[in-house]
Amino acid sequence: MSQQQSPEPTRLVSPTKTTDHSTAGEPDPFEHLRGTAGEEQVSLNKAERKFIRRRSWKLLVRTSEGVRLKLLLTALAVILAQACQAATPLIVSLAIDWGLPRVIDGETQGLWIPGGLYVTCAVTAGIMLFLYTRMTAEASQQMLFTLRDEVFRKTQELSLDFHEDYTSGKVISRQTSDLESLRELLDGGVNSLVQGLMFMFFTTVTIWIMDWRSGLVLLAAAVPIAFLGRWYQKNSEVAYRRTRISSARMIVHFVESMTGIRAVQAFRRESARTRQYKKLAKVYRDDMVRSIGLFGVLQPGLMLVGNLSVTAVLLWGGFRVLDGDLGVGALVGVVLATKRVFQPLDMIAMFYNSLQSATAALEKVSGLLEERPKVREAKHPAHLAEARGELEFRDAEFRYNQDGPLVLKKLDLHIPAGQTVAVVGRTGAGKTTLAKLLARFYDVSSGTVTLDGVDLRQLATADHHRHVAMVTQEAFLFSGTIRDNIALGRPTATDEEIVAAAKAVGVHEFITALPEGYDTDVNKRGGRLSAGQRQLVSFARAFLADPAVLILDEATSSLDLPSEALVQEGLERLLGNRTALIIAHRLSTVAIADRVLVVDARHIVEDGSPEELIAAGGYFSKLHSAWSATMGN
Ligand SMILES: Nc1ncnc2c1ncn2[C@@H]1O[C@H](COP(=O)(O)OP(=O)(O)OP(=O)(O)O)[C@@H](O)[C@H]1O
Repeated sequence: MSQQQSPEPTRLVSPTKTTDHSTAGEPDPFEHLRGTAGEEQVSLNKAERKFIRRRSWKLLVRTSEGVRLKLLLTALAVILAQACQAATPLIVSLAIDWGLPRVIDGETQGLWIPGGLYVTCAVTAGIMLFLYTRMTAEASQQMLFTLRDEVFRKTQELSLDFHEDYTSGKVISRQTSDLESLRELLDGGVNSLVQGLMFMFFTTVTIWIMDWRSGLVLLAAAVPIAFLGRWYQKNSEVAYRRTRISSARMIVHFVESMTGIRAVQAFRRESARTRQYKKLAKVYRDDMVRSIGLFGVLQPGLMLVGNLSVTAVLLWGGFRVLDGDLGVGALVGVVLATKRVFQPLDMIAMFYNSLQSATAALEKVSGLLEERPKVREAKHPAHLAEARGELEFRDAEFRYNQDGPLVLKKLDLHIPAGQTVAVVGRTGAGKTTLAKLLARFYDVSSGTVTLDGVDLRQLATADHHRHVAMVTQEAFLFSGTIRDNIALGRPTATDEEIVAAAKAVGVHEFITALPEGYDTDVNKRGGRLSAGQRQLVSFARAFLADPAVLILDEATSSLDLPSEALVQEGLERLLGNRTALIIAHRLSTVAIADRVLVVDARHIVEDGSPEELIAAGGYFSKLHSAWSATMGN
């Protein structure tokens, strides 16, 4: 058994810090709500609510950065439009009281001045309406664009551990239904609020001018309205938070059923999945009905207060008319105005409704955006222009979760540049974990992993990506042509280089036999290609990327036996002089390796050339015999 000695790494660094929210040893009281952690928590205490609210509003304020002037102009346009509209009755009264007598006396200005004012107001209101409709749409769409972009960027940046936990369904729900709630608020809600408030303000002023006692009735009506508003706010906040959670669960189930449609159909799970979906959709429906039901109490409640206020103004005013304290005209005026003053409450309640829904959505989106990738580039990264491909694990330990079990324990492993290493072992032994650490999908929990003596945590991300490539069993192909998919390995590659890469791994003949050759569209998830063909295309992609270190994670598992000889040749050419770590499930793949590692129970239990290990009579020797038997050797 040969265990190679390694040179000293150039620099050892402490593990990347993953949480940044506690200050100098003080525990973070909101740790459980940071990022997406408290996403499923429905009821929050006062401090928690404040924390979440602040995070949401901070995001909204940050998102509005480029459009604040536009939002201000929009508000001004709304005020101007409302003022113009409110002024029209005044102009009519001016026309009657001031203009009409002058017209009768033959003075034309009596007609032109109020007429001109009226037209000016009407035109201004129209222009303002046009401007604010347009500006609101521009501002809200710009804010949504920023949020969409941020959500997408964030999900691309977050490390694999996040995605393994969070699932794509939840990300989709944040990106679609949550942002849709925000759109509803930004598009229509703010306008209705400003319009409604302005209208109420102007009308209240007129009531106070006409009869201050009726103004007192309005003041009294504000008390039940405030209580009703507070009741609605408290209940709807919880109700809408619940709808966001149930909506996300429903979308997660939908996305999983669609992306796993092959497994669903293969195991005849269609009706079971449908039943589960129905259950989740019912929960969402009920949550929505509950939150809309709350609005159903708020709206008539406000109407009731409005009507009672009109009755109070009418009764009190009526008695005062009888006593001779109030003129009939003034009574008619205040009654009409009181009736009108409550009209926008409907609109404001709607705004409040969409505000609550959008706030719940914003809570979730801001949580997602608060997440920080655990695997990050160092502040002052080390650069490695050229790499030889020497790898080393030193005292490396790894666990997926902070309090989870150790998956790799005290691992010391040196792989010299250019060596082809096959990794074998039982299912769940930790082979893929080894590969993921080299590809830096995760960082080691303790110890180091180095490339050419540079700690991977210190290595510039771009250099790491250039020097280390991983081909997985999945061999994912993006929508587009085969050419585009191979070019992903090196986007600047010429057509000749792409063809050369395909020839090198032995996939050129197959591609040219396709109807449109390299321009054939692979469709979603490479629908037109078999799993083996997809793997060959991903080999070509890796060949083009020309990394110093190549990791193949069961990447040959879908290749059929008859074509194995061909593939073997392609594989050997792909490996070339690179350092390669191959997680192998095939004898033929292991045969081309210089060295075999057997991983078991968190350790490397066998390490040597294939011949050495066969002779040693351990796990690999037994595996080899079993493989040979199945191949008829
Ligand atoms: N994302 C994860 N979170 C928590 N534990 C994980 C995660 N991925 C793998 N594990 C655990 O780590 C251990 C090693 O898994 P790994 O995928 O490295 O095994 P493997 O040897 O590649 O297995 P296989 O041959 O089946 O692919 C297993 O016990 C597995 O349950």
